Parts: sequence; C-alpha cells; structure tokens
Amino acid sequence: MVSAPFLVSAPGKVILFGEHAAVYGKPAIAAAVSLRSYLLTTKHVAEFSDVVTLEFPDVKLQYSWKIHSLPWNVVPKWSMDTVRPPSELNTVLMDALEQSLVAVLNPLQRSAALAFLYLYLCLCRPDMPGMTFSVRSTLPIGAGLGSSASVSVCVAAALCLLSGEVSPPETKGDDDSDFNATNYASIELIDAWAFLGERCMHGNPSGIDNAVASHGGAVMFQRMTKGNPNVRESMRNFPPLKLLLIDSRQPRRTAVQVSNVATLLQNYPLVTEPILNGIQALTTEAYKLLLMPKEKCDDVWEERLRELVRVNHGMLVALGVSHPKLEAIRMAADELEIGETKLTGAGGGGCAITLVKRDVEESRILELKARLEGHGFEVFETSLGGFGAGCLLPTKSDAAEWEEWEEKLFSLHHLLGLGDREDIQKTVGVGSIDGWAFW
Ligand SMILES: Nc1ncnc2c1ncn2[C@@H]1O[C@H](COP(=O)(O)OP(=O)(O)O)[C@@H](O)[C@H]1O
Ligand SMILES: C[C@@](O)(CCOP(=O)(O)O)CC(=O)O
Repeated sequence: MVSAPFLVSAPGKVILFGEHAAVYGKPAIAAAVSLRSYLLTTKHVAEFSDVVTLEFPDVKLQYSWKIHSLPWNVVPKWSMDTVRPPSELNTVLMDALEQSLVAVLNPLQRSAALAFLYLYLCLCRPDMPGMTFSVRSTLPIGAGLGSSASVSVCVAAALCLLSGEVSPPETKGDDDSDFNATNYASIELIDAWAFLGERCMHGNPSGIDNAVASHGGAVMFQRMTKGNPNVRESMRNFPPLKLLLIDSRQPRRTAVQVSNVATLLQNYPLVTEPILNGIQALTTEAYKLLLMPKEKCDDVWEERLRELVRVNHGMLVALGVSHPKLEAIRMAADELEIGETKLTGAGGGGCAITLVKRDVEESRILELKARLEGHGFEVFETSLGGFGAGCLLPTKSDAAEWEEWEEKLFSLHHLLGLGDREDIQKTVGVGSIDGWAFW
C-alpha cells in the first residue's frame, strides 16, 4: 500500500479515425499524446484528518467533504473485491452522491467531482486519513484530447495505489516495452475503474479514451457488448506521422455531442447507420495502412491515408459534430495545400488534426500556423504514442530527509502555484523529471 504524498500522471490522446462510431461498437484508432494530467495526493494535517479535499484549479474547483458525511452505507459490496469492477454505474450510489454535490453547480466542476467521489467511495474506506487530491493538466479541457479520461485515469490510479488494489509499477527490464504481467494486471484494473469515472463525466463513453490514457501507445479499439471484453490491439511500429494539432478554442462538452449523435441515430436510423458503417469501413482501411511495413509507406500510401482523413471528416460533418471554427481551420489548411484535416474527439469545437504532406515546405506550415494563431486558434506540437499511466514516489519515505527539490515536487502549495502548461511540464512533467515509472 502506498501512502501520500505521491504523484500520478496519464496522457491525453488524439483519435485519428473512428470517433463517435466508437460509441456504437465500431473500431477506432487513437494514440497517446505528450500532453498529460498530473495528480498529487497529500495528507492533511491532524486537525483536518476527517476531511477529503479536491483542489482542481484548472476547472476552479476547491471543495472539501467530511469523510464520514459521505454515503458509505450505499456503496455496493463488489467494490471491495479485487476483481474488475462492473462496467455499469450503480444508480443507488449515483443518487446518493447527488446530495454530496448539491453545492457544486458548474457542470465542469460537478462532473469531475462526481467521478472522483464515485471512485473514492468504491475504492477507499471511511477510516482512511484526510487527504487532498490536486490535479494540474497540460491538456486543453473539453477540446477533444481526452482530458476527462486522463483525469479519470489519474484518480483511479491514485485511489488504487492508496487502497492497495495495485502496487507501484515494477521495473520492466532493460527494454521499457518488455511485458510485465503484474504491471499489466494493475493497468487493466486502473483502466476499468477509470471507465466508470468516464461514465460519471460523460454518460456513454466508448472506453477508447481511458484505454489510451492508461496503456499509452497507439491502439485500435473496439467496444464490445454483452459482457465480451473490448478489443484493444496495440499498434506497435506506428509510423511517424507529421500532424498538426489545432485547438479551435470553441468550448463544448463531449456528453452533449455524443447525445446529439444518439438523437440523430434515433430519429433517422436508416440515414445515420450507413454513416457509422462507413466510418467503420474507413477505419478498417486506415488500420491496414497503418500496419504496413515501413518500406511500403511510400507517397501512394501517404496519399491514401490523407484521403481517409478527408472522408472521415466529411462523415463527421454529416453527423452534425463539426463547427464553423473547425471548418475555418480545415479551409486554411486546404488553401495552403498543407494536407488533409479532420476534427478529432467529440467535435462541436475543440481540436482538429491536419495530416501534413511529407514534401510541404516549412515556410507554408509556418504561414498556416500564423494564420491560425491570428484567428485565435492554438497550434500544438506533440508527439504520438508515448507512455500511459505512471507514478512518481518520493525517493525516501521520511520527509525529514528529503532534498529541497523533492519537497517542492510533492508540495501542494507549490503545485497549485505553477503557472501555464510549460511551467507544469517543466516542474513535474514526464520527460522533464527523473523517477517516473509506468505500468
Ligand atoms: N485539469 C482538469 N481538472 C479537473 N477536471 C478536469 C480537468 N480536465 C478535464 N476535467 C474534467 O473533464 C471534463 C471535460 O471532459 P470532456 O468534455 O469529455 O472533454 P475532453 O475532450 O477534454 O475529454 C471537464 O468538464 C472536467 O470535469
Ligand atoms: C466522441 C467519442 O468517440 C470521443 C470523445 O473524445 P473526447 O472526450 O472529445 O476527447 C466518444 C467516445 O468514444 O467515448
């Protein structure tokens, strides 16, 4: 069992092909990005030993509950078993949590707090010491990059560590890609709990976002029904794609976009189902292309992939999940003949990706960036397919022996004082700080 303080982290993702259709059991392809969420767990001082606190400054939420005031009496018994949790939310517990959340009205804050409390009650005990859970993220929120899943995975990982359901990652060997059965079992459990957190945040998730945020890398994911396990094919040797990631900065909520598509499907099944089937066929084509050996990834290969990006976007437009700002991004990239563009994630705003032609001059890319930024859009540089969930523990268990840098790293005050995403990345970030280990 791990005790506070410690940090956990999980990445966001881009969906390359298949969003929305993924909700209906069609395959989708996604990869982890280097933008990540970080969660610090710290213990309260003695006078607040009966309080659990959330510090989620990115969504301006700071809230505490008396641990004994939470509805422990309705927590289902299955939650204390080490078996995988069920994939359905318990409605009695959800109803009881409404009472604990009456004062949290903002939907962004409320969904995050609900997901936290649901997992906290399922995985922890009323006699646990008072703690603060604070999240900082380098991901834009509600922009299609899976910020909710990366937070859910962080919460699930932290609570599984505290409750002893999982242990910190074991070193995998010389090659970090080596398979380790204990790590695998741990991350599967974290993924399953994070899925329930995602359900609290947006109702009917496919599970692709939490799968990528827990396991990292690039995956082909397919949600299965009737108790069959979801398909999650790891796509090793994922080709290095030149992608631009552009945030339209148009806020939207995944829950709303997913429910709009559900309504379309309900009203026009004969029209909407063929679109979802088309996305399925297209994702299957893309999957075959992305698995081709390197020597076959020639100009024709690249053109095919770009065509699929264009067609996928068109189908998402037909589903009604684009936005004028996303179209403005696509048109700017089209005008400069940079490559093909599609929205990524739930749409309705949020991010687009442009799959850049290999031979495009840098000057044209710079011109596109300048145009987009001139319109108030944000262009991200990120690498695809990095690490999944990980944790960082103090090197010595006794705080009295910590070095100054370690005191800062595990200090709530210091984390909350960090400025922009660069500051967060530099100070606690995977890739910037030694000692992060991954399941
Ligand atoms: N840094 C964060 N701190 C707290 N909650 C967060 C953070 N990032 C995301 N969330 C939660 O995730 C929700 C956004 O999820 P969603 O609409 O699915 O967008 P995304 O596409 O980014 O996942 C927010 O409403 C909030 O509840
Ligand atoms: C629209 C969808 O396919 C992806 C949503 O991604 P995001 O929450 O916008 O990052 C929904 C899902 O798969 O759960």
